[in-house]
Amino acid sequence: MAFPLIRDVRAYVVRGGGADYHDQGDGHWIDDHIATPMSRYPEYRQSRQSFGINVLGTLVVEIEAADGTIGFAVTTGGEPACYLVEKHFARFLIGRSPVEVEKIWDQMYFGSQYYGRKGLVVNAISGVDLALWDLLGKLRQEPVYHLLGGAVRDELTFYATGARPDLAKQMGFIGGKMPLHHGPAEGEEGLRKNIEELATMRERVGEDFWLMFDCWMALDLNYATKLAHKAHEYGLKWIEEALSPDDYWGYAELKKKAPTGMLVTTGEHEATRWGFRMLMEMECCDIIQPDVGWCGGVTELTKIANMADSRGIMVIPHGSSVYSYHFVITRHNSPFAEFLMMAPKADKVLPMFHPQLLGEPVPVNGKLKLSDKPGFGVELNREVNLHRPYVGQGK
Ligand SMILES: C[C@H](O)[C@H](O)CC(=O)C(=O)O
Ligand SMILES: [Mg+2]
Repeated sequence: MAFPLIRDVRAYVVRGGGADYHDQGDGHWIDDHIATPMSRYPEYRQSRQSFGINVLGTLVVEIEAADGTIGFAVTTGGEPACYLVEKHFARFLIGRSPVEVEKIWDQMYFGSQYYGRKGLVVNAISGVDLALWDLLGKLRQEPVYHLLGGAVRDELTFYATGARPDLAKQMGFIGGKMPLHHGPAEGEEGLRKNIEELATMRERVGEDFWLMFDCWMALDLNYATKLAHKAHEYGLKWIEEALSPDDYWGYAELKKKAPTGMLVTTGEHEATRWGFRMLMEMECCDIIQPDVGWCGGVTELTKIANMADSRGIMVIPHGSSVYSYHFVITRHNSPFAEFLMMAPKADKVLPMFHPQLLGEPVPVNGKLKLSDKPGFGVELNREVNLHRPYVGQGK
C-alpha cells in the first residue's frame, strides 16, 4: 500500500497547561512547596515556577502528508524544540514516506547525537515520533494501539498523582501518589512533616489503598533511605525518583537499602534505550517510568519496554496522557497507568493535557476503555494560541 509522502512539518509553542503540565496558575497543588533539587536554595523552595520549571512551554508538532492528512503530537520543549524540529529534523521527513518511522527516528537521533542524546533534544525527537505515529494511524484509519500490536486487556486501570489521595480513592483510582513537600535542606523537621502527611493520608484511605511518594529528584541517598524506612511503617508502596537521574550508583544502593516490599521507581527524566539499559543493568529500580513524550516517543519506548519485559521489570509510563494509554494497553508488563490530577485542588478529574487536546479521554471510576478513533484519537485544539517561531523546512 502506497502512502502519500510527507509535504510539511510545523512546530508551535503553546503556553498554559497542557503537555507542560507544570505551567499552571497560582494556588495549584503542583506548585505548592514541592521538594526539588533546587530546594537547597530557600528562595526557590516554595514554588517550582520560581526557578523556571515552566519556562519552556508545550511543543506541538504537526506533520502533513501530500493528501492533506495531518498527524500531530504535544510534549514539552517550547521554542527551543521548535527550532530543532523546523531547522534540523524536518529534513529527515519532508518528501519521505510516513511508514519510515524507524529510519526517521534513527536519523533524528544520530543526526543530533553530537549535541543531543537526552533532555530537550530527545523531547523534540519524541514529539516528531508521536506525530508520525498519529499520522500513520490517521492514514491507515486505525488507532495507534492497533499498530503497536493490539490491546492485551479491555481497559486501562489508573492510579492518581496529586495532593489528595483520599479524594482519588473516592474517585475510583487504585492508588495515590503524593508529592513530597520537604527535602533534606529542611532537616529533621521536614522529614517529620513528610511522614506526618503520609500518616494522615494512610488514616484517611485505610490499609489497602496504595500510597506512594514522588520525590522529584530532590533527595540524597541517606535521606531517601531514612524516608523509605520511616514511610514503610505506613505502608508506602513505592518511593519515586528519589535521587538525581544521573546517580545510577545511588539508585542501585537505594534499591538494596529500601525496606523489603517497598518498590524503588524512577526513569521519568531518563531517555532512550541506552539510558534505560543503564538503569536496568545496574539494578536501580523495580519499575521504570519513561515519559513517552520525553524518552524518544513510542518507537523508542517499544525497545525500552522489551528490554524491561525480558528482565521482569514493570513499565509504568510517566503521565503523557493518550500517548501513554495507547502504549500501556498493548503491554502485559504495564498493568496500570498514571493519571496526573490537573485540578488545582486535585479534587476532580480533568483531562491531563487540557486545553490543548480535543476529545482527550479521562478515567471514569479509575478505568478507561480506549476508543477506536484513528491515530491517538485526539485533535489539536486550534483555539489555543499556537505560535510558530521558526519556519524552516529543515534548512
Ligand atoms: C508531582 C511531581 O512532583 C511531578 O510534578 C509529576 C511527576 O513527577 C509524576 O507525575 O510522576
Ligand atoms: Mg514522578
